Amino acid sequence: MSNLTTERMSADNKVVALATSNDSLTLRLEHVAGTMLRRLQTTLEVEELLQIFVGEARALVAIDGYSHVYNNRTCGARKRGTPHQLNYRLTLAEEALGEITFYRGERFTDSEIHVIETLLGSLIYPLRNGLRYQEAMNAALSDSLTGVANKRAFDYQLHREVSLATRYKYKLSMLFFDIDHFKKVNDTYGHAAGDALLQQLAKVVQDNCRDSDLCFRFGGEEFAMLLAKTETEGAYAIAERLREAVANTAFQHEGHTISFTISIGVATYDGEENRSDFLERADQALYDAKHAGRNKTKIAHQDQEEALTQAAN
Ligand SMILES: Nc1nc2c(ncn2[C@@H]2O[C@H](COP(=O)(O)OP(=O)(O)OP(=O)(O)O)[C@@H](O)[C@H]2O)c(=O)[nH]1
Repeated sequence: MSNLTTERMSADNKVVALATSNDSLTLRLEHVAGTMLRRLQTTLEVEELLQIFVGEARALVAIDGYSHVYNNRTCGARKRGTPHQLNYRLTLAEEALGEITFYRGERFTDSEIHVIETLLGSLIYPLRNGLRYQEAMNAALSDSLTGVANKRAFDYQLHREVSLATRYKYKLSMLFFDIDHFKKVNDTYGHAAGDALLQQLAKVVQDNCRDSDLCFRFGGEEFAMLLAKTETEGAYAIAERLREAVANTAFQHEGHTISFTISIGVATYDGEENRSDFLERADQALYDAKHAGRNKTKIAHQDQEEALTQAAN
């Protein structure tokens, strides 16, 4: 193991001294670095990697808190009463790996700084792999035009949210919505204007929702939102707020002011139905909203058969 650590780390200048020195701190450091490296190789999740790093490093250095910021995404948090910090901008062969900061109530000593810098040598490659994995997952699960999550992410999240709502017996609601007469926008102002309008809609949705409300572009001009722990009444209120916000948005594109509206279907999971029935009820409610004249919100029938019978009439 010490060979692996020495070999692995000798690529990093700071660690060469560690391998040649043999005082007791160095031996403990070598041991911790080895254990840490083994554990860091067990996951690609960035948050987990950082927790492993800090957890193992605490065997040698008291660390009260940490944060890692990469592409505006933050893991960890500063704790109250921790005025001292050690901050590193991490790079590997010119690849930026974010900024990591360690917080503490007391100042870090030189030997503690040496320990942390040495251990960072073990973190750097697993962190790079984790960040690449995270980027790949984000790309696979987000819609490239609007930046919101895509249909694949929706399928995954619906599965997860339905399981959680069933297990913890809380309400789960869904909004299913699309732009009214969107074809006319494309036909009148061109496809680029249509694309920009979709981006604008995604922005309005995000500006009008909580972070915990999950928004997805389902495909074309159809979007969905999953609202955990939200009853029908609450979901309806959110839908109405969103519908009004869109209707009040004057969208500018190449000298044109384009107003647009959306129609929304609301459904609340009944606790038993399968996912496709839940989705179909939200879709049916959207259809009802279109049928009622557009720029409307409609609530799905609780009973699937009743909804289908009414649709057939
Ligand atoms: N610009 C652009 N247009 C898209 C995209 N995806 C789908 N569309 C267009 O969206 C339009 C959808 O038209 P329809 O299904 O008739 O719906 P609509 O005109 O909104 O009518 P209603 O939904 O009934 O109000 C079509 O013209 C598609 O070409 C996209 O990514 N960008």
